[in-house]
Amino acid sequence: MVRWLTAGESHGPALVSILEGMPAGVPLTTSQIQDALARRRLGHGRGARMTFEQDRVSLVGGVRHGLTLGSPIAVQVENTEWPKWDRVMAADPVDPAELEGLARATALTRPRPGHADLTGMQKYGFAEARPLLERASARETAARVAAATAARSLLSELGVEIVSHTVAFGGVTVPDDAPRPTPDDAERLDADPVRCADPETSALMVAEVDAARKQGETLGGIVEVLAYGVPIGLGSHVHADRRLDARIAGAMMGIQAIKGVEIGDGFATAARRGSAAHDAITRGEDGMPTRVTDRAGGIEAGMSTGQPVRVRAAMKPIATVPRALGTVDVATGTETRAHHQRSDVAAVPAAGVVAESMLALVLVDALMEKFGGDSLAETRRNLEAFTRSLPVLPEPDETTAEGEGRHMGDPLP
Ligand SMILES: Cc1cc2nc3c(=O)[nH]c(=O)nc-3n(C[C@H](O)[C@H](O)[C@H](O)COP(=O)(O)O)c2cc1C
Ligand SMILES: C=C(O[C@@H]1CC(C(=O)O)=C[C@@H](OP(=O)(O)O)[C@H]1O)C(=O)O
Repeated sequence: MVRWLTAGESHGPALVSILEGMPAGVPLTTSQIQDALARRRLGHGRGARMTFEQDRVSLVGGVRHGLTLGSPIAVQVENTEWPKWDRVMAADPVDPAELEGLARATALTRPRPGHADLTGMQKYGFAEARPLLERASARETAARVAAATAARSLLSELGVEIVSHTVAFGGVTVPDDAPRPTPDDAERLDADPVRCADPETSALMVAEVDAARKQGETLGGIVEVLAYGVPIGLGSHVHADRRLDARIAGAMMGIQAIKGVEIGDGFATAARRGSAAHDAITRGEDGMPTRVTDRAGGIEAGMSTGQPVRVRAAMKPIATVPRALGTVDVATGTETRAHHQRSDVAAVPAAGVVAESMLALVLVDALMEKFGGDSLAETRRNLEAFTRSLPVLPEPDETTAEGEGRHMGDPLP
């Protein structure tokens, strides 16, 4: 089992993540993590904080001389904003006199709709929103991306590559017939201001973000994540919580502001006839069974088919709307406008990068479950042995009535 945890608040001293269950011998360096974190800060529509804050990374466990040790991998991502917050977010008790006159210390009693603010105050018994919004902030996704860098490195060693792109931003959508990006497009996508694969649509998306900003509005959108080279047989049909699709959907929904997930053609298949909704099986040139289409998004009955895994996640518009939404002041009971602090107009491109990380974490967990191994070499051996054992279809014209050649389910040679 590969498991992970993060801790830390948006304006605390640092975020930390621990990833446990990775084999030894996987390449991992501080600069790999730094590069991954830089990608998460990308995208037209991000707020001021992205420009002046840096993610300062230290690898504090589980790695030696650029290779994982098989022990838990611990990463710390320092918030360079911390010195401005060291009184307001201090872990130890602070003399109230030290907070007097500090704007940052003002009690946030006008909860923002669409955030953790109000329900969190009710649930955890806080009189203001600060103790909620600090952890609810998607700043936390930096720690996930850091943890997932190790997962992606293992996947890459085993031939699995993940790429994501923005397919809808506000009301602008990429054409249905636009080609799907492959890992070769990754650099080009990161260079695009909205991480859209189609340059014409990208320009329209940028204009949509600019218009929203001018109107004091915020935007959401849809990202698509593709994993190429996923081996056959990750996940299982045998139980709900072993299904790969269920695990991926849960991971995507676990990203702040994601409100819908689809695997493959997902919701569109609901309107199709059965004959146009599935992927017919054919004999590939290499003699292996393959699919004619990829409507299922690389997963059938909770198991990876060997085709690219394709998942989309829908992000709601940023809830801290500059034209602040109606709320009540919980200190006075009066109707008012929600408090507003600097915020992103949209973070859809960043959500794509986070979604790549979540898919990597799920795939690595499922991969280690199936192939195991305490070192990269052992995991690779197990994967290769399984792949070699997959039966090639007999030549149709060589097949006799009894069926010659090796068949699905025959004992391994
Ligand atoms: C990468 C990323 C950046 C985000 N940036 C902001 C932001 O600047 N302002 C904001 O109000 N919400 C932002 N959000 C969304 C909120 O964190 C999220 O909507 C909020 O925690 C409420 O959770 P829920 O939408 O899952 O219900 C961001 C989400 C992601 C994934
Ligand atoms: C800091 C990041 O994103 C933040 C996500 C976020 C939110 O409400 O989710 C609100 C803003 O930050 P703050 O916590 O200062 O209100 C964003 O800047 C980051 O992604 O590194």
